[in-house]
Amino acid sequence: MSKITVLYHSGYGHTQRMAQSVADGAGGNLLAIDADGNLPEGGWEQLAEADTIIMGSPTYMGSVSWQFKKFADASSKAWFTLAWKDKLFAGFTNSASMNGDKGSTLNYMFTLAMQHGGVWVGLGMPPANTKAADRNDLNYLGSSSGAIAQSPSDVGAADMLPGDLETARLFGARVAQTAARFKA
Ligand SMILES: Cc1cc2nc3c(=O)[nH]c(=O)nc-3n(C[C@H](O)[C@H](O)[C@H](O)COP(=O)(O)O)c2cc1C
Repeated sequence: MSKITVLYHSGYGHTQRMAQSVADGAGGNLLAIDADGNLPEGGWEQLAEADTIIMGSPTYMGSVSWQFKKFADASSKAWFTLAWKDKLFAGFTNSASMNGDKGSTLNYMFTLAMQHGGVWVGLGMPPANTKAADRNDLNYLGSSSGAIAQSPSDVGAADMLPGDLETARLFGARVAQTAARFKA
């Protein structure tokens, strides 16, 4: 079985809830970047042992949070020796606006994964974009490069939309299925 780590930062709990859904679908372990942008004890070792790293961050000012970026810069230590080469990577984000520039956040995560010599797994799910589509349909937000969720700015993590969370769960499952095939 592949070792999957869901690495994420969350300022106010929304991305954490999304990370839990991704981990549920993937059968992976959560690894949180803290409010100071640091990993807990053993975090770097967990990443070194993982063969799949799914990255999550809220979208803040059109990109990853500074805490996530601090992690990314610190990962240059692994980059120097291409220690994460050929791991699978995937990404997810959450923000307040329907668009909110979430694509920029996923693009940044993709670039980070490519710098590490990784292999990227996208969402692999059609968008729900017909007139009859419902906000809680799978992939209503119409992403392709990763999972995205939208949480209105006055809504707490407990009230995140079930369709976005189910999309995140199925995204986790897809990454796990891809990891199993990649390993075979
Ligand atoms: C500093 C800051 C910047 C933000 N920038 C954006 C943004 O660019 N686009 C957007 O749609 N929402 C933006 N938001 C809203 C957050 O993405 C949203 O509240 C999200 O649910 C927070 O996730 P979290 O609870 O995991 O921190 C911003 C929030 C903060 C605090």
